[in-house]
Amino acid sequence: MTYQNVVVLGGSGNVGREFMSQVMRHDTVFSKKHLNPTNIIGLTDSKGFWFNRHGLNIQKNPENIYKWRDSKETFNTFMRDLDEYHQYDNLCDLLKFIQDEGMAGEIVFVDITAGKDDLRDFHLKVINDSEETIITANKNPLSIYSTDVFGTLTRFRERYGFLCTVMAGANAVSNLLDYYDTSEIVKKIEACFSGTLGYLCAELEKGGRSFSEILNDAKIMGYTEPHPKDDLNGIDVARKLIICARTFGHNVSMTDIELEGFIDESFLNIDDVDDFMESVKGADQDMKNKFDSAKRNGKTLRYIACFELHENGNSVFKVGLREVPPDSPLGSLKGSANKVIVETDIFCGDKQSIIESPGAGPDVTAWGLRRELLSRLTGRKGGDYKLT
Ligand SMILES: NC(=O)C1=CN([C@@H]2O[C@H](COP(=O)(O)OP(=O)(O)OC[C@H]3O[C@@H](n4cnc5c(N)ncnc54)[C@H](O)[C@@H]3O)[C@@H](O)[C@H]2O)C=CC1
Ligand SMILES: N[C@@H](CC=O)C(=O)O
Repeated sequence: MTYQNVVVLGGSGNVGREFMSQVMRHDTVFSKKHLNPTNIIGLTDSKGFWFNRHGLNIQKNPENIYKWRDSKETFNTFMRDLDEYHQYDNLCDLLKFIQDEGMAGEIVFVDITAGKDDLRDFHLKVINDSEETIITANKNPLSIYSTDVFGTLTRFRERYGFLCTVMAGANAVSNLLDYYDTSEIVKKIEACFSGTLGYLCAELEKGGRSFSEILNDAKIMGYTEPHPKDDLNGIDVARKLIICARTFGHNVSMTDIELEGFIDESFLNIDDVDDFMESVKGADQDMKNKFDSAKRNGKTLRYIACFELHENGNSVFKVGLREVPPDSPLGSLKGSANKVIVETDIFCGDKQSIIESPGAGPDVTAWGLRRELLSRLTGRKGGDYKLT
């Protein structure tokens, strides 16, 4: 039997633990469903990694999942005694380690960190200097650096999966790649790309609860970024718009985007997450006023990413809060739902392409990562469509 050997980067985080638990329930050798069962052989945090070339021992006891899934501390306690932990100076040491273990060319790295420069360097090294594969939910390497970095990372599509960077549970990225491949020019995009901000808008529209209470809920449900300011300053949505636009061929960077945060800038400079969550209470009244005012105009508010290609070839990128009719395609979104409306030459007027799906949450994101992982298997079992 050939295994799909996986190293999970950031495996003890919120999405990471859910990913581990889903894999252990459905995709390992126990499931008997796959010709190439998933075998998690490594797991990293920001200081080091657990490694076992035969598979991490935590996978042997799926009945313990419910003891560690909901807490990073308990998870780390579980992991502590099961397999050997190696500290690293640099994440790239991991590649050398895998080569020394004789496993070069056999690994899929799943990046579920929110890392920046160190993860960019790691992704580049994997793509340029190894034969391994990466599947990423981390948007930073593809969005906050130059379009050249994006181009280098995505040049071997079979070795670089990034469907989960935009609307984690949906086919938004693959649809845009199809437009690129078929030379179908994308002329316009309008999208709600944030589960957190979508949930905030839908709940504020109902009235009754304050902005900060709803934000706290979104954080508990795992919709927010590790630091929720990265949702509220609009950067997370801007990163997704950049990934989309680069996917269909635009050379675009953060400075090309007209970006308006969800709340006033004065709240967005606090690095400590708990202090930040306390300080945003100061935005409660302002957010209530904005939604009340929209309602008086017969409208509601949605946080919208927009791209438009003008006749003269110029393109415009905007991200911000906009008043829209409550019964419009974006105004009618509920909960954490995401939606992207794309116009091309063929797909326009009443033939616009519309994708709606949940776009945030550990369960949805972990499922999206597993789907992408399984879609890359060389031998997939078919013909046995039984519920298991
Ligand atoms: N929460 C969601 O709904 C979605 C999240 N994502 C992305 O998934 C990533 C993880 O999100 P969460 O699990 O919510 O965050 P988290 O903060 O709970 O987990 C991140 C984990 O990465 C580890 N880590 C941080 N820096 C690292 C480094 N340099 N090397 C190795 N490990 C490192 C941390 O120790 C932590 O365990 C983020 O990039 C986020 O944008 C993407 C789609 C949806
Ligand atoms: N914080 C993000 C998570 C997914 O990308 C969101 O709320 O959409």
